[in-house]
Amino acid sequence: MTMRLIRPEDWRPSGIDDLEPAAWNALRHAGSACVVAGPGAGKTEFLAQRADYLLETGLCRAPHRVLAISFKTDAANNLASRVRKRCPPEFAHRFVSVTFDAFTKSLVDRFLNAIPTDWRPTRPYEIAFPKRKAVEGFLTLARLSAPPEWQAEIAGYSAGDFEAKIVGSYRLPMGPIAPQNAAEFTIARWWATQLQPAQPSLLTFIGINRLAERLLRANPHIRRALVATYPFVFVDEFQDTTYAQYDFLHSAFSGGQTIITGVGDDKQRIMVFAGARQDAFQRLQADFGGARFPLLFNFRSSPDLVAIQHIVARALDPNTVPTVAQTARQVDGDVAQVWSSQTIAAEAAHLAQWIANDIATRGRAPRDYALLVKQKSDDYEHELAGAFAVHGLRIRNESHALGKTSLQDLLSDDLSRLAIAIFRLGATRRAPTAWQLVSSSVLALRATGQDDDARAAKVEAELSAFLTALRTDMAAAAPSRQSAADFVRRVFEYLDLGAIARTYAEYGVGDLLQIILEAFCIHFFASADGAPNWTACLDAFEGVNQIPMMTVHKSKGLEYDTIIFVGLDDRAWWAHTPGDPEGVAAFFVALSRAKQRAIFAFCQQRGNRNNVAELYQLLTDAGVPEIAI
Ligand SMILES: Nc1ncnc2c1ncn2[C@@H]1O[C@H](COP(=O)(O)OP(=O)(O)OP(=O)(O)O)[C@@H](O)[C@H]1O
Repeated sequence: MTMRLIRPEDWRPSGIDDLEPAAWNALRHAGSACVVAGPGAGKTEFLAQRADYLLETGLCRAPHRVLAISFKTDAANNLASRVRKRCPPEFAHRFVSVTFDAFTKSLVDRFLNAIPTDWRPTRPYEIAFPKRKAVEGFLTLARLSAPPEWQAEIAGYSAGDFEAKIVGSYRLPMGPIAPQNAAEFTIARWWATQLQPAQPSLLTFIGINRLAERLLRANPHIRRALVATYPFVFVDEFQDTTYAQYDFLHSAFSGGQTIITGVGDDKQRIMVFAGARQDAFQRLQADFGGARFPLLFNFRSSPDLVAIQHIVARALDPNTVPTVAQTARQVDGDVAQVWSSQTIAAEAAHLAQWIANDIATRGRAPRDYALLVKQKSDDYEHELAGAFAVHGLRIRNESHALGKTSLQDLLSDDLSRLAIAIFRLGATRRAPTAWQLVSSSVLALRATGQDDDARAAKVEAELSAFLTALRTDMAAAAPSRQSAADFVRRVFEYLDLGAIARTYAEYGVGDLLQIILEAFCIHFFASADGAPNWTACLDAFEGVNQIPMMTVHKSKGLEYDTIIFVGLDDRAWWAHTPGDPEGVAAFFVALSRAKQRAIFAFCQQRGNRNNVAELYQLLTDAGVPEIAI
């Protein structure tokens, strides 16, 4: 089908009134760009509009595509769905939104045989998530078996970022590594643990990234095809780009043909501990000629909160330019407060009472609030859940671990969403959005071509029959662990795990499918346990009407009417040393999730506030009052 193209000068944004002037300049810029913008500047919206602009004007003409790379699955999904809302389907299908890991993995999986033999993993391979202790053990053994002159250097490696920094920045040679120094010696041993002879390879995502990079260097024709397919590449949260990821981008897309748009905010750089580069934007400027476009609007937070954010922003970067709030204030009184309490019980009771009251008086939903913590969300959940239950409030702990993944990742996983949509259709007759998702997914799983109407009709008839039977049986069986297990088996058998692995690249190889299935079962069985009916079980699974709780790291990119940060004390911030920019950045990320109100809870029973005194000082400087509760 040929669609009419719009002349670039006639193009207008869709779904929003306008863009700020700097965003217009960045959107129209013909070369690579660094779009640096503070919280709430609409970076995701900007990328969606730029995709729409490139596709609808024909600047990115069929069969060329726009590739958007994000770090997290939910960010990739959000961007994809925003483009689908903004852009006609004829164009939107040439917008490819993936995570870094899914993208490099799909290259490795597709072209595994083109990886040089010394580095070629087995098919299938497994995915490893080494724990810190395991890395410590590895480093100790590596040091002991290293030549004496390299041992001191190896002793200096940190288990926290050894792989991200040292393995991640190392380019694999064509053949085996012949170690010339301590780093190469340790890297060679690390790879030996991933690619062991005569057993399935056990790869980390950093390892997969390195193999993808090696693959492209070894096979210029694959690289050429990639570059020809994607003349435009977007990278979200560019400030968090790791050594490996940057090196991959460089190998894949440098050379002048690809236009890269990196968006992000240096003040929200909180992944350095995990191996993010500190100079990602500078590299983009130097290696890709990226022009810098600072954005100045804040569409999220009220003017009073933006003023407080600016005080913290200045602590991170004295040259920060004030941003201009675009959203009006909706609450009376203070927009930010510090609440101090003596006991955890008193704090929990006050928080619960206050939220319940605020929901009632302002007519808000539990999802408008978020409980943010630095780490160990499970501990806080246990401490608060009882007091919240007294007011009929439930907490959805998104950072809660489910097997090898987290609740947040499970809830944003495509397969999990598909299975839940099927259960929704089993629990109620009317669920139009669920039906849409399920029917389109099942058609894809059964490999039904767009023009094959007869086959599509047959697949839909089978689906209807399956759902009718499921509905009858779910109506006859109350939710319990046992009945949930039976239905889960039935739904996944119907979906067909083999077809899932064939259809969706991310589940094709390795154990992601296993990880999601395990997490799904744990969470689904727990949600069924004691639920009065299946709708209640599904609501519990999805956390409908629950108050989200998560770590600051999981809150990146999200926004809530009111955020309550619990545990602003030395114990929770044990790794923070005064002056450490990463701690201040985490504080900034938390504060800037709030649209209308930010509350910081300090409880004496939890810890002191010496190391974090500077964070309180920033709040004091911003005029935030402290109130005893
Ligand atoms: N041009 C615009 N006009 C109106 N609203 C907008 C515009 N751009 C973004 N928004 C809205 O502003 C809010 C913040 O946008 P978004 O989440 O994309 O910000 P961000 O730059 O990614 O922020 P952060 O870095 O804090 O995650 C969203 O609710 C979004 O819908």
